[in-house]
Amino acid sequence: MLQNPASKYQPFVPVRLTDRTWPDAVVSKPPVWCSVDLRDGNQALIEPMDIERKIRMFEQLVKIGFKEIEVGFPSASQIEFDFMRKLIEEKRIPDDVTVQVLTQAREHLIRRTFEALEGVPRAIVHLYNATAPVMRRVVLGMSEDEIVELARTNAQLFKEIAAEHPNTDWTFEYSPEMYSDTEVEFSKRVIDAVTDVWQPTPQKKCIINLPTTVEHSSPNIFADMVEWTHRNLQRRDCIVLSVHPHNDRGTGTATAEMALLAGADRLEGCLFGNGERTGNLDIVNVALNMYINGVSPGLDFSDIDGIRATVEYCNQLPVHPRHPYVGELVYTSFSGSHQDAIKKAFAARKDGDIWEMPYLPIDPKDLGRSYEAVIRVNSQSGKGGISYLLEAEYGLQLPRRLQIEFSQVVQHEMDTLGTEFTAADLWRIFRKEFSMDISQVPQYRMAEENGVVTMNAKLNWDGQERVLEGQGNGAIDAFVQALSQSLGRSVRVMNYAEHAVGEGANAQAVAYVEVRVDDGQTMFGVGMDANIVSASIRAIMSGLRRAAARQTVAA
Ligand SMILES: CC(=O)SCCNC(=O)CCNC(=O)[C@H](O)C(C)(C)COP(=O)(O)OP(=O)(O)OC[C@H]1O[C@@H](n2cnc3c(N)ncnc32)[C@H](O)[C@@H]1OP(=O)(O)O
Ligand SMILES: CC(C)C(=O)C(=O)O
Ligand SMILES: [Mg+2]
Repeated sequence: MLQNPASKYQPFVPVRLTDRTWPDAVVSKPPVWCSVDLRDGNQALIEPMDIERKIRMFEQLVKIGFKEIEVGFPSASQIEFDFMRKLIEEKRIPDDVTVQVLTQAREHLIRRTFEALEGVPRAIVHLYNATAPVMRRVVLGMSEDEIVELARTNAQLFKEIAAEHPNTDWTFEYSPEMYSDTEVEFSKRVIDAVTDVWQPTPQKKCIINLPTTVEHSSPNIFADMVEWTHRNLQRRDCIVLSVHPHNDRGTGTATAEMALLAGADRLEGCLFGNGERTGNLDIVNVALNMYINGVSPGLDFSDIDGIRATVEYCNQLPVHPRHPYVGELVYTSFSGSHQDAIKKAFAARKDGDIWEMPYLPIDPKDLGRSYEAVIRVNSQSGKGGISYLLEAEYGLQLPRRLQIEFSQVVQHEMDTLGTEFTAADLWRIFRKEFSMDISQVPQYRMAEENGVVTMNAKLNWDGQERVLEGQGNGAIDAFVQALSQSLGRSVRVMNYAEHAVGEGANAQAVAYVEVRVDDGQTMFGVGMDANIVSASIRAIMSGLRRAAARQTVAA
C-alpha cells in the first residue's frame, strides 16, 4: 500500500487568473436552460427509457418551460433514432422549443444523425470530441494538431449536410469533451478552429459548450477557466457560451453558478441531477437558488412533487429524501428549537411580507408543497412543534402553560414508543389526556337574576349520580361553586381561555381552564362543544378528572 495514497493524485490548474472579475459579478437574469435528461441522463440509467417514458419526460420538460431539450443521440441505437422521428412525424415539438441531438465527430454517425432530423423545423446539432491530454494520448491516440483537424473536418461536414436541408433552422453546438481537464489554450485553439468553419454571426450564433465531463477541481478553478475562455475566444459575440457540469466532487451546482458569474450564458443539466456517475448539474437546484435570490428562473417548479414522480418513473431511480428543494424531508423540522422558531415566524408573518423564515429558505407553497410536513414530532421535538401541529391540523391554540404541560405528556409517550408522532397521533393523545371522548356533557340549567347566576346540574362522579346547585357571577363560577359543595372540596378556576374552531354551522368552541383542587397542583382541562358554556363545563370536568387521576382528589 502507498504510504500516502493522495500522492497518486495531483491538482490540475490550467489557468490562474490574477485579474479575475467573476467573484464580484452578480447574476441578475436566468441563463438559457438546456435539459439533457433525455441524453446524458438517459445514457446513465440502469435501464434507459423506452419510448413511452421518453415521451413522458419530453412532455414534462416542455411543461416546466425548457426551450432547448437534448432529446438523444440518434446514431446510438434504433430506439434513439425512432424517438427523434416520432417527435418530428407526430409534430410533438412545440413552436417555441428547439430539440438538440448529440453526435461524436465521426462521419457515419453524423450522417445518421442528420438523417434522424429530416424534416425538423429547427434543431441544435451537437458535435463533440475529447480534448484533454489523457484522452488525446490514451483513447484517441492523436496529437494536438490531429484533434484540431478532427474537430475542423467534422464541423465542416455539419455545415455541408445542413446546407442540403435549408428548410430546417440549424444551430450548431460544439463541446470540447473534458474541457475541465484540458489546457485552456488548447481548448481555445480547437474551438476557434470550429467557429472558423461555422462562421457564426451575432444574429446566427453557435453554441460552445464547456463541460466538466469529470469534475476534478473546485468550482473557483473552473470559473477562472471559463472567464479566461470567455475573454479569449475569437468571435465571442457570435457564440452562446454554455457549460455542462457534472458532479463528481459534489460541487456541480457551485460550478454552474460560478461559471455564470464568469461569463457563461447557458447551462446544460438534468432534473434533480440525474446523469453519468454522480450525475449532471441539478438544474432544479440552480433555478431555485436563483428564485430565492429574487431572480425568476423562467422555469415552472410549482408542482415539484408531480415533477419528481415523473422523473422517478422515467429514470426508474428514486430521488433522495434530503435532495435540495424536492426531497421528502427538506421542509421538515424535527428539532425543538427549529420548530419553535418556525412557529413564531409563521405567527409573525403577514400576507405580502418578504419571506424571512428561519430554517426554511423557500416557501414550500411556491413548489406546491404544504406546511403540513414542515414540522414533525419525535423525541428531538419540543412544545413548539407539538402545538404547531395541533394548531395547523386541528385549529387548537393552546395557552403557553398548557403547551408545556401537554409536551410532558407527549414526551412520556415518546420515551415509551420512541417513534415519530404525526398530527393525528398527537390529537389522539390529546383527546385521551383531556378526556375529550367522554361524550356526555353534564346536564345543567342556568338562571340569572340581578347578576347572579344559579346553576343546577346532574353528573356522574366517582360512580354516583350527583345533583348539584351553585351560584356565582357567571356560568363557570356557578358550576365551580356547585361542584365544590357537592364534592366537599375547594375547586378553583385559576385561568380560562377560549376560542372558536372551524366556521359556520360546524364551528365549535374550545375552552381551556386551569383548575386547582384543594391546594393541589393546578391542572389544565380542555372541553369542546358547539355551545360555549357546555365547552367550559366539559373543560372543568376534564381538569377535575386529570386531578383525580393524579390523586389530588380522592378517586
Ligand atoms: C461525455 C459524454 O457523455 S459523451 C456521450 C457518450 N454517450 C454515449 O456514448 C452513448 C451512445 N454511444 C453509443 O451508442 C456508441 O458509443 C456509438 C454508437 C456512438 C459508437 O459505438 P462504437 O463505434 O461501437 O464504439 P465506441 O463508442 O466504443 O467508439 C469508440 C471509437 O470512437 C472514437 N471516439 C470516441 N469518441 C469520439 C468522438 N467524440 N469523436 C471521434 N471519435 C470518437 C474512439 O477513439 C474509438 O475509436 P477506435 O475504435 O478507433 O478505437
Ligand atoms: C458530450 C458532452 C457535452 C458531455 O456530456 C460531457 O462532456 O459530459
Ligand atoms: Mg455529460
